[in-house]
Amino acid sequence: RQTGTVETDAEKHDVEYLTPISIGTPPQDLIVDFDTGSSDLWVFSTEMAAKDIKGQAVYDPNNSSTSEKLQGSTWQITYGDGSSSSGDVYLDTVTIGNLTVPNQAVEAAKKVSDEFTDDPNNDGLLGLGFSSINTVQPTPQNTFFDNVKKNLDTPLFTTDLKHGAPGSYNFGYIDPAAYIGNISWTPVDNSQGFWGFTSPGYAVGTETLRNHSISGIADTGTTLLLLPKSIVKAYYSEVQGAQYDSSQGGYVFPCSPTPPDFVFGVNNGIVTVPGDMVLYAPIDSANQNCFGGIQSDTGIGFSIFGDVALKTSFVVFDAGGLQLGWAAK
Ligand SMILES: O[C@H]1CN[C@@H](c2nc(-c3ccc(C(F)(F)F)cc3)no2)C1
Repeated sequence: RQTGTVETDAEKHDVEYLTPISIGTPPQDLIVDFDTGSSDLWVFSTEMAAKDIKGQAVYDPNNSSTSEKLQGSTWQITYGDGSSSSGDVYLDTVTIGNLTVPNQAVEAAKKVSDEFTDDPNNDGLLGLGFSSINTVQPTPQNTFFDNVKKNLDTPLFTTDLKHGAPGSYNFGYIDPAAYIGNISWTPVDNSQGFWGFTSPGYAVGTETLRNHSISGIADTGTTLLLLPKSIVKAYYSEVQGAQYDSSQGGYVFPCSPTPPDFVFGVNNGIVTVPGDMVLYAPIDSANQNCFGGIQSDTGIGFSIFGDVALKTSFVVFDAGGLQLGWAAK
């Protein structure tokens, strides 16, 4: 039985967290976006048109003695922001930290949308969602976590994302030094392939928790905290000068004073998103106005507890108990 840990580094404004992996023999090193909201491991590859590669590292299956083409298999994925990619599939050895999966489905991109081409530091995505939503056809493939979990001391992984600093993904163990206080556990609904859960309520600033069921997913691949419109309006009604700016596509407000904290419930515990985390990023060079880290989930069908929520906590993604654990740190 094994455990593993790998460091993940925040991009500018914590827009995404990039983590090193190795593929093939000899190992080819790429840096990818670990995404608990999807379940495909896909990478930039030598099968892409050169014009679509701008600085990314690519996987070359022909340069790996352990690669084996999964004949007839293809994949195509579209993300929440409308970005997309597609290609074909190889089985090859994938290593994350000290954990190795010998026959991992590695989805080689043939096409990627401009958003990926224009993101030079991101060589692909590694899905940590449930394998039921893997897009490979005709036979969906397992995620790295699903393949490695039988070798782990316990079938779970944890996230410790940080604000503007390296964080970590751990596999197979809960590091007691990584959090403070108790872990609040809540059951996971994986019926849509996500790490879904329902928060019992929320509070703005120091007020008491309001009962309001919020069903959403824990999604490391989404930058912000996307909540029901009514809650977002209630929050920004307590932020001086806040307004919905359609040109920015969300709520903006003066970068000072620091806005109130946002608190959401997890079972009988709470998670506090500090006001300075809601100050997501300045929208002007004078840093006068800021784009909010809390925005509306309208149109998605559920809320998304993205990095703005996750980086406040140490979070346990427990596939054994089918539960999420949230702790302060
Ligand atoms: O689909 C949901 C699953 N989790 C969310 C997610 N979104 C991305 C993403 C990463 C990078 C890019 C790009 F580089 F800018 F293209 C775009 C989207 N990764 O996870 C949304």
